[in-house]
Amino acid sequence: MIQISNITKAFNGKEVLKGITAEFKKGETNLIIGGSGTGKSVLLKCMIGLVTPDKGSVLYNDRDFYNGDKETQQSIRREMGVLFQGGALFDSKTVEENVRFPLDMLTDQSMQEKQERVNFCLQRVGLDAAAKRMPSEISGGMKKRVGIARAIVMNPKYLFCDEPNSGLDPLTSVKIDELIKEITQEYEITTIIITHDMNSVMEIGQNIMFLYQGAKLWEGVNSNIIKTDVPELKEFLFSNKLLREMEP
Ligand SMILES: Nc1ncnc2c1ncn2[C@@H]1O[C@H](COP(=O)(O)OP(=O)(O)OP(=O)(O)O)[C@@H](O)[C@H]1O
Repeated sequence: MIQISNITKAFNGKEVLKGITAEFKKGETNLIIGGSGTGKSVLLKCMIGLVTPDKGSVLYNDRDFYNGDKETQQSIRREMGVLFQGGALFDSKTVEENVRFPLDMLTDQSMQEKQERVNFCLQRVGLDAAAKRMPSEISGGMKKRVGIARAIVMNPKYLFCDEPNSGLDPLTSVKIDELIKEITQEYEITTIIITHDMNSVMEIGQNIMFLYQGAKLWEGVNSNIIKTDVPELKEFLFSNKLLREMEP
């Protein structure tokens, strides 16, 4: 479980996160949703240590990420997997070399151990046949799968996904969502997903946080979201035509 408390961040005197408190549960797909520029990415960066919050705390299974010792922070970092927007693959490396990269950088495993783990992860995302291909030779959906395989190769306890569906067609998006949800449940990972995608909200929104201008205005499960009374959330949801037709 990850608990964040009173996370506050300003850039050049402008507050972009206004004291966010929330809990993200183990084995669940936790979604952060909201319009453009509402602070979703900054919040995610505060959680993984790419941006330091001005105030507040981030606890990983009760271990304080910012106010603990260096070793604690280091070991929490090793338990994180990150799926970056667009996959962020190395173009000059094959699919399997991309997936092996964290093992090469962060472990002293033998080549055989690394290869076994890479094969397992590629198989898990349905890409074992593409191991020797270059990123330029595979589709956008396959690149996301490679990104997922790389994000789980170190067996993470915490998985962060920044817009995993961006640039994908609706059918491929659903498959990627399902894969992330399956992996989350199978390996009991605490997964945080930033998304704009209303399909994802309805399909895999087990615990959803809605951000608006740097503040948390709503949280709950997908089955309750369309019953919301929060005007800003209603506006966000029902700008989607399909959901507008479902509006109670
Ligand atoms: N390094 C930075 N320096 C200054 N301002 C920043 C920085 N990073 C983000 N911001 C500002 O913080 C606000 C929130 O940005 P953020 O990227 O978190 O939005 P978002 O909700 O993820 O939007 P989108 O959905 O468009 O990616 C924006 O006004 C943005 O310009």
